[in-house]
This record gives sequence, C-alpha cells and structure tokens, in this order.
Amino acid sequence: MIQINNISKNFGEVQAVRDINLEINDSELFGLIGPDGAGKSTLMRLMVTLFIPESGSISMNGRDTIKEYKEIRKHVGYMPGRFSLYQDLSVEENLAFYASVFGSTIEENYDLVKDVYEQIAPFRKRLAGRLSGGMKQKLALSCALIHRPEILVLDEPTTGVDAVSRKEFWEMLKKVQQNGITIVVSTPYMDEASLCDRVALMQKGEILQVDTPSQIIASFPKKLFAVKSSGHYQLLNNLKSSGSIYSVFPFGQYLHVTMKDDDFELNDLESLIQKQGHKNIEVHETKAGIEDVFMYLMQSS
Ligand SMILES: Nc1ncnc2c1ncn2[C@@H]1O[C@H](COP(=O)(O)OP(=O)(O)OP(=O)(O)O)[C@@H](O)[C@H]1O
Repeated sequence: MIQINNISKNFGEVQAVRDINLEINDSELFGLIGPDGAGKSTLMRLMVTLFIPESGSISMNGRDTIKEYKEIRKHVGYMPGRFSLYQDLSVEENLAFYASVFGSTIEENYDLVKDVYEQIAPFRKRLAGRLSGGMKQKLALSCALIHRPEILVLDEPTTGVDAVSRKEFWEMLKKVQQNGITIVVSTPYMDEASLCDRVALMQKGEILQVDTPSQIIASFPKKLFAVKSSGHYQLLNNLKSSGSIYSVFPFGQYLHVTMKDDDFELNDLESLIQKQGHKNIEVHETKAGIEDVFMYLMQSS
C-alpha cells in the first residue's frame, strides 16, 4: 500500500504539490490524471525517493521514503517520462544493464517481462535510440520491471506514442497488474482514465477528486449539452460571454455546455444560440465523461 500524508513540495515560489493525502491499495492500477504542470511528475518523484518533500510523509509498502529510501529503490520500478533508456546501448544491453543494477539477470525475472519483451525481442540487437516511440516505451517498461518490483511508477508512459501502441501499452499494464504489482501511472489523456481501477484528478498541485472512473462520471452534477453550429469558434466565444452559461469547452466537433440555472432546457439553449445569430444549429443532451467532470471541478475550484 502507498500512503501519502500531507505531502508538499515547492520549487522556489511554485507550490508543485500542496498538502496531498492519498492512499493507493495493493495491486491497484491507479491513475494520476491532469494537465501539464498539475504536479503529477513531482508527486511521483516524491514516491520514488528522488525528491525530499517540504512537509509530510510517504510510505511505500510500509517503508518511509526518507528514512528507508535505499530499501524502497530496490522494490520500486520507475519509468520517467524521458531519458530512461541508454540510446547507444542495444535493446538487449539496456535490459541486461537494468537487471545488473539490481544484482539480477534477464533470465531470473524473465517470466515477468516476457509478454512485453517478446514484442521487441526481434529487434534485440538494435540501438535503443533507433527504436520507434512505441517500442521504446515497451523496452522502458521491461527495464522498469526486470528487478520484479512490488510497485511500478510510470510517468506519462504513453505521451507522444501512437494510438495503437497506447492501447497495447495499457493491455500490457493490465497483465503486469495481474502479477500482484501495484501500478501508479500518470497521463494527460482523459480516455486512459477509464482503464484505471481508481484515478486522482490533479490540478495546480492539488487533488480535486479520487474515485473509480464510473463513480467520477456519476458524480457529474449538471445537465450536459452538446452543441454545434456552422461557426464553431464564434459560437464558443458567444457562449463564453453569455451570462447564462456555467461552462463551455470544445469537445471534438461539438461544444460541451452546462448552464448556471439547472432548470434550463434544451429548447432554452437552442433559442439562446439562435438569438446570437448562428446557423445550422444542433443541440442535444449528452452523457458526461471524465473530461467533463474535470472541467467542471476546475471551474468550481
Ligand atoms: N525541478 C523543477 N524545478 C522547478 N520547477 C519545477 C521542477 N519540477 C516541476 N516544477 C514545476 O512544478 C509544477 C508541477 O510540475 P510537474 O512536472 O510535477 O507537473 P506535471 O503534472 O507532471 O506536468 P508535466 O506533464 O508538465 O510534467 C510546474 O509548475 C513545474 O514548472
């Protein structure tokens, strides 16, 4: 179990992580979701003993990140956003190197990395620097797993990776989880939130909400409308400046809109848009997703 108690971390004036409390259960696949600068990386670096907090404490499976940092490093796998691979070593050499750092060999824990590593094994002699983004992520995951960690911490593993590789990567994570490993993964992609057991929505160093993806979606408190017209950008600006709108943001080819007044109906919104002079209007009620909850919480915080 990971227990985070009142943890804060500053960089000069910037409060990167502000008084966060959080518990992550054994064998859980836990997501930290939030935009750039929300504090996800900083919180993860605190967990893996790379930063010392201003205040508060973190216990990783009963070990304190300050007093027992050496022990934690033996039992935690960490995949940073960038630079975890040696670009001028081959695929095989990278994996062997990471195993040797922990006094282990590729053979010793091969069963754990097998599913992931087999996908890149045909390229075992290729330099890591010459792999595609998706293959680099697979190699980095293999390297983070090769010492059989109890806890795996992955910082934005799918950022900049193509959609197919992203899907494959999450399937691999599910398999890793089945080995009893606790996984903490950060992502700026809201669609990946639904693949986690629970997620924390983070913004400006704080956690706005922690729950299962379905509970987070169920907590959305407003009627949500999807709206479009021929002038997308103009419609966005008009709605933003309208006094009746609580929130509006682009969502694919639509705008997602909530109203200040909960009694506001579809027809009311339609006539409001008509009065603004828009053409080819389409308005319908729609179901909220995690992104809608996030936007709502950001608006109200
Ligand atoms: N080493 C550092 N020195 C100074 N400021 C930092 C440092 N690391 C992070 N910050 C600042 O702390 C805040 C939180 O950054 P952090 O990297 O934790 O966010 P994030 O959610 O992981 O986003 P990103 O995807 O951009 O890394 C940001 O304002 C960032 O500029």
